Amino acid sequence: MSILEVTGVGKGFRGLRALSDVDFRVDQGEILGIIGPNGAGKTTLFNVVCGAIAPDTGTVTFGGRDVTGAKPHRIARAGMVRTFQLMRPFASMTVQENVALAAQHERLPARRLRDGSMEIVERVGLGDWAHRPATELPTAGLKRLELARALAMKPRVLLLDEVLAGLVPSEREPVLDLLADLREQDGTTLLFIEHIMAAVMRLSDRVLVLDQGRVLATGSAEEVTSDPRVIEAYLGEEPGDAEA
Ligand SMILES: Nc1ncnc2c1ncn2[C@@H]1O[C@H](COP(=O)(O)OP(=O)(O)OP(=O)(O)O)[C@@H](O)[C@H]1O
Repeated sequence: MSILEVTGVGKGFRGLRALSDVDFRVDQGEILGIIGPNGAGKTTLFNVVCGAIAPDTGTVTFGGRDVTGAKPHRIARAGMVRTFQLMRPFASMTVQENVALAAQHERLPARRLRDGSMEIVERVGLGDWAHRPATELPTAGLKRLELARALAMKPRVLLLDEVLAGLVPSEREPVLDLLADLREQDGTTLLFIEHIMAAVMRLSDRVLVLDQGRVLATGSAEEVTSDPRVIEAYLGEEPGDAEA
C-alpha cells in the first residue's frame, strides 16, 4: 500500500519551473532514492512534500490523507519528517538536549524524554558525545545529530536530504547501516536525495530520477543507471557531480 502519493505536482519560482507534473508513489517500508543533476528540483520536491512550500498544482497524500499545503509541523507530527543538509544545533545545549528538544512535542515526563533521547543518541552512534555541547561536534557528528533529531519525531516516513554529504567513506558506512536498520527494525519508509551513487545503489529499492523539474525515469537502481536518458542527463556529467 502506498504511504505517500505525489500527483501532478508543479512549482514555479518567478517563471522558473522548478517542478512540473511530478507523479510518484512510495510504498510503506520502501526505500526510494532520488537523484538528478544540480537544480533538478530534488530539494524543492522535499519542501513541497513536507509542507515548507505549497505547490502551484497537484496533491500530496500521506497515509491516505491529503496534506497538500499543510503546515510543516503538522505533517511532521503526523509522521513525515525531513532532515536538512546544513543544520545548526542549539548552541547552548548538549547533544542529548538537542535531541530531547525535537521530541518535546510529545509532552513526555522529563525522565522518559531523557531516556528516550539518550537511546536515540546511542543509536546514531553519538553516545560518547551525549553530554557535550552540540556545537563541538565535527561535520559527521552534526549529520548524525540531524538524523537523531528527526528520529526523535518517530517518523513513519523519513526524508533525508544528502545525509552523506561531507562524510568520508568510513563515516558513511555506519550511517548506511543505520538507515537499513530503520527500515528492517522499525519499518520506516525512507526517501533520500543523494549524489553518492554507491549509496543509492546499495540502499534503494527504487530510484526516482529528476531532471529539470520532471521525472525522467523510475526503476531499480540497475535500471535507471543503465537508462541512456539518465546517463546523458546526470551520470555522464563531470566526475564529482555523481560521486562513485
Ligand atoms: N526559493 C526559491 N526561489 C527561487 N528559486 C528557487 C527557490 N528554491 C529553488 N529554486 C530554484 O529551483 C530549481 C530547483 O532547485 P532545487 O534546490 O530544488 O534543486 P536540487 O535538485 O535540490 O539541486 P541540488 O542538487 O543542487 O541541491 C533551481 O533552479 C533553483 O535555483
